[in-house]
Amino acid sequence: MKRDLIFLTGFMASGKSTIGPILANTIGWDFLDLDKVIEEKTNKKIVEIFKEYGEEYFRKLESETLKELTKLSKYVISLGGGTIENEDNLNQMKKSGILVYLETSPEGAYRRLRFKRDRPALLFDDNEPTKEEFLKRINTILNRRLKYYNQADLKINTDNKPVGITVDILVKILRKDFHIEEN
Ligand SMILES: Nc1ncnc2c1ncn2[C@@H]1O[C@H](COP(=O)(O)OP(=O)(O)O)[C@@H](O)[C@H]1O
Ligand SMILES: O=C(O)C1=C[C@@H](OP(=O)(O)O)[C@@H](O)[C@H](O)C1
Ligand SMILES: [Mg+2]
Repeated sequence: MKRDLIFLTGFMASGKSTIGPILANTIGWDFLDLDKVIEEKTNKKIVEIFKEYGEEYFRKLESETLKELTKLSKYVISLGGGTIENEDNLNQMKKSGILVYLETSPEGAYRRLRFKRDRPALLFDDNEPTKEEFLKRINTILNRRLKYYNQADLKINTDNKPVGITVDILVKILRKDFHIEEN
């Protein structure tokens, strides 16, 4: 079974878009960020797509784009936090690559997201949510998605780990257990 793609999944701000390019560079593979590919394709920011066309349209675009990317070889692909919450996407990725779950706690995600306003799923009407409101939203979405994230081939917690350490640990596991060769 073709497994020469590595997909990074995990909640918003788990570090997929940050770690992805560094991991790719370390193993000598190429890198793509699914959100960035969608933004380039539409010439719109994710937030604009949600606002102008709605989440259903975004999810359809996300699945179509993912399907195109699964034809590639020797790429690290950073997903969006919700990509895996679609059975077709999940099955497509299981067939074509290795799924890596970057795990974060709700508190860890909150610390990285509290000042960000670029994720539609975490926008609030009054734009100034309390920590409790923010954490409640994070927990609701995260708890719904755990059954998908936990189907990944491997999991690493990124809460209190510098990016470089996470990459080192990932490379060791990918080489030893998944026989990923340096390109
Ligand atoms: N290991 C880490 N430690 C501290 N901050 C991190 C770590 N990984 C990512 N971040 C920060 O968290 C934010 C979200 O990271 P990002 O890579 O965009 O996450 P994702 O793509 O999973 O949503 C960014 O500001 C990034 O600098
Ligand atoms: O979790 C989600 O539903 C989403 C996560 C985002 O990606 P990041 O996880 O890289 O922020 C982006 O795909 C969109 O805002 C939807
Ligand atoms: Mg990202």
